Amino acid sequence: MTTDSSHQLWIYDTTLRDGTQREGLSVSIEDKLRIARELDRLGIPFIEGGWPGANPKDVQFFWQLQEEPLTQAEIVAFCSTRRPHVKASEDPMLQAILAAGTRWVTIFGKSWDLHVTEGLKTSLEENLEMISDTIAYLRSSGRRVIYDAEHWFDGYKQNPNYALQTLQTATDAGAEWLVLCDTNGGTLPHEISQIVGDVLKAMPLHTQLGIHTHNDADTAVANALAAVREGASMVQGTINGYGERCGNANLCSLIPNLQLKLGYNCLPKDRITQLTQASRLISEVVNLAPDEHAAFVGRSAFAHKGGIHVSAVERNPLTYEHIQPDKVGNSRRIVISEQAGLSNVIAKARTFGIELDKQNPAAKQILQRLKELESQGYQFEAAEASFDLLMREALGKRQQLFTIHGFQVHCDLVQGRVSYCSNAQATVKLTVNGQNILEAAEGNGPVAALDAALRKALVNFYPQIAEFELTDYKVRILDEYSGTSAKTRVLVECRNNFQRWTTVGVSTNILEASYHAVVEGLEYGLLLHSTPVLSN
Ligand SMILES: CC(=O)SCCNC(=O)CCNC(=O)[C@H](O)C(C)(C)COP(=O)(O)OP(=O)(O)OC[C@H]1O[C@@H](n2cnc3c(N)ncnc32)[C@H](O)[C@@H]1OP(=O)(O)O
Ligand SMILES: CC(=O)C(=O)O
Repeated sequence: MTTDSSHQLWIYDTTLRDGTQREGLSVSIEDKLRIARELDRLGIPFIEGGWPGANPKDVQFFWQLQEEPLTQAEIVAFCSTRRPHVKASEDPMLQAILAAGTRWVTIFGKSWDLHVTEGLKTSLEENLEMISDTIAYLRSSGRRVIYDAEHWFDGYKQNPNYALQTLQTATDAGAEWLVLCDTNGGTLPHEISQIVGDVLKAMPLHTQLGIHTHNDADTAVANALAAVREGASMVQGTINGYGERCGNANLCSLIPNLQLKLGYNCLPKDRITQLTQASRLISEVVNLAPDEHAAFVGRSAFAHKGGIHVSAVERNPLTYEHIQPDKVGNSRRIVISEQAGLSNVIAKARTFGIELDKQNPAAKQILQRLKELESQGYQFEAAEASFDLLMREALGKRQQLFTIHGFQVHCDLVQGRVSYCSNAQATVKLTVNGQNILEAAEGNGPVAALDAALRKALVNFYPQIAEFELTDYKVRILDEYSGTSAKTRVLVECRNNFQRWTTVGVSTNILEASYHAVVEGLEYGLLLHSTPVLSN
């Protein structure tokens, strides 16, 4: 691995170590391996895999990677310096890090005198010995060492001479990178710039600095950028900014800022376009909902809602987009809502395969209907299938697949041994292909019973309905001060083997709102079968 190009930056991912220190995030060995392989595929050069010796999972993770190594990334094992007054060769943690079998190791040590005397309860001299012995021992065992200077910025502010001594000690012992950590995450960008500049002046020429920032002041990305601008050449962070407390610097923001805006080489050119996919896959693996509004990779990062914005973006995307979304593998979306203008309607219609222009009276009619319904409580931005049906209706293209004449729902609350359990029956009356049908079904609640009765009535005519599944049901009270007569909005998400779609219903009667959303959900699924259309 060469490190001589002036525009080369080394991205160091710590999702599998610092990322897993986030409250609520827990991963299995299989999850860790999957994430490591995804980061490797993305072209990340250094992947910190964990702290072998701290827990059996991390020990096993490194063993498994020895069996099936990554393709291009260096997998790095992490550990602290030796404990005070113990020989490095006799510290079990250092034995564990050697057993991990990686070429590179990262050792964190104390830079802040307060941490030495209060945290480690040892002397400033012994801390220097701990740093020196640990790194020298690992070097003599054939490892290349990255030194993470924990609490660097706070330490430097309190006692710059001692903090610099710790760095010099690490360099003298053989560390190849000195990573300045803003462990408490409270430093601001101008302080980072100044202190990184000071360090570069104080340390020998060719010292390689890295930066590791936390987001407690919401400046982790800005801080890392400031350090790079001063001369740091390694950037540590995590995918989606996962990490202890408020998180670490988010690599999904840092990488595009560094590569697309500042011109550094971080990832191979063809890989940065896979950033959005990597972000979403990793959020799926760690079982945390993706942040839809995340910069660069969020679903809304290039979503345009205001009519003025959409009108301009349609003419030239530069008007409201800071980069082209496909550069990071994301895509532009047009959102439909009461804030829309004709441009939103026309752009959205195009995604459904419908060509309209501003002169078409149907476009104006659709916009007017949209605004009317939104003022009654409908919300189409999350229910694009209902909006597609609304457009088809206005254009006289909504096929009448069935006609519902009415429905009845009956609920029983049966007292069991410890609690009540509910059982519901629904009856529906409808006409399909000229035939009148009366059908009934049961469910564990009124909406499930209604959905079952409708499917039972329709399945002989439309067998594909058996593949549809109701996957989500969301209820929102719109005017909570009206108590039990409040208006309710129901969103229903359905899916088949290929697609998901969402529909909406609004009423003061929750059953009626659910009925409208469920019926449109079934209708839209049938339309998807007959016409290939796009939906949310
Ligand atoms: C800034 C960072 O994010 S650093 C990484 C933090 N990550 C973690 O802590 C997750 C993994 N940690 C663990 O599994 C455990 O804390 C272990 C296995 C490391 C240690 O567990 P224990 O031996 O039970 O110690 P405990 O967690 O209570 O305390 C930490 C010990 O490490 C010592 N320590 C802290 N930093 C260092 C350091 N840089 N070098 C050497 N020792 C250190 C503390 O002084 C304390 O020592 P003590 O046991 O003599 O009081
Ligand atoms: C090493 C590390 O994770 C920190 O100082 O924040």
